[in-house]
Amino acid sequence: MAPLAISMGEPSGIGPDLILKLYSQRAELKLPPFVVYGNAAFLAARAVRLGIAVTLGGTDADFATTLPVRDVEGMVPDNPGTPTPLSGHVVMEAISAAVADTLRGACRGLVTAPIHKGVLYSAGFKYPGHTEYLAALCATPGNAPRLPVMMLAHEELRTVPLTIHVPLHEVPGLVTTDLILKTTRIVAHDLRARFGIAEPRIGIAGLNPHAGEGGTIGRQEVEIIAPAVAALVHEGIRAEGPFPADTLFFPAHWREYDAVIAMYHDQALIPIKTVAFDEAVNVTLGLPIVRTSPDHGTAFDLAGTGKGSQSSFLAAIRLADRMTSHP
Ligand SMILES: NC(=O)C1=CN([C@@H]2O[C@H](COP(=O)(O)OP(=O)(O)OC[C@H]3O[C@@H](n4cnc5c(N)ncnc54)[C@H](O)[C@@H]3O)[C@@H](O)[C@H]2O)C=CC1
Ligand SMILES: NCC(=O)COP(=O)(O)O
Repeated sequence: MAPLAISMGEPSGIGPDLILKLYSQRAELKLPPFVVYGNAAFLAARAVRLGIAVTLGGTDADFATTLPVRDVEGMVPDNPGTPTPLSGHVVMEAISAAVADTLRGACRGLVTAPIHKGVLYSAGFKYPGHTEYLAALCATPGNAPRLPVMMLAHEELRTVPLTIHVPLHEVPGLVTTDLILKTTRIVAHDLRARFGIAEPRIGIAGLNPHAGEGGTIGRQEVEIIAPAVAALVHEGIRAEGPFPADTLFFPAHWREYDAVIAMYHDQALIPIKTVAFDEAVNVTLGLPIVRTSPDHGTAFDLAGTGKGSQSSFLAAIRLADRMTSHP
């Protein structure tokens, strides 16, 4: 079986530390083979800083003894907690090369280490985050990218933000019946195809307090979300809602669903991080490749110290492994 690809992420962040730490425990954790896409000289320097003895560079078949690295050339200083846009080119190229190799089957799925969006924007990154960048990289020539869907997944709860990295004041204008239909179809399809859930149930949150209180505290529920839910049900998708987000996000209610669609980023991510910050995984649905990522960011305060928790990164590797082991 092909290895997993892991992109290095922001070099001044915690991602490289966790990759190296996890590799050093590959035998006891029974990790599937992976290849790191990033700058080899930088990874060697970070390993020395962390006191991790690792030989870099072998082929995929050498995973038991050496950490395979697809080297992306460029200047990448080992400065934990102090990012520079100068590394941006390597960060973006690492993701791009990993996607290309996954699309052509040389790797079977992609796990991304966290990027720092602000730093990458100053380096010329044109996308809100990985999610949209991956969709663009996966697009076939001459065609628009497919709609990528972000899911935060844990065995207790799966949440999907309908809108992702946009200013809050833009959210109401982006919540459309069409976007809810497209997003929910992708969620239902991928829950079946990638998570093996035969008849997924999907709960949909409202946008306004109390889901608009019958149209008196906002009209989106009546005019946009409820018609979308009715159309989804008509198509045979087991969608329900819109529900007030505050009452959808308590365990007895969310456990009725295999995934919950929220209207905006924090509505989806606050509950999942409250319940499972250490173990939740960010999964991109709707792409021709499997992509997972830890739910946390670059954690500059912990980078280079070896103190960060590896749990979410490990969960991301395990989920990518499971999702790509399906027949
Ligand atoms: N998949 C990705 O590429 C993601 C990237 N980010 C980016 O990360 C950057 C920093 O974001 P923040 O909001 O500061 O979130 P953060 O997750 O980097 O840090 C928030 C808090 O959680 C702690 N933390 C994070 N990871 C941890 C770990 N593995 N073990 C122990 N503690 C941990 C940090 O020390 C900090 O106190 C931003 O640019 C954001 O866009 C955020 C989430 C995901
Ligand atoms: N808050 C989630 C996050 O920032 C991850 O975004 P992406 O880089 O996976 O698109």
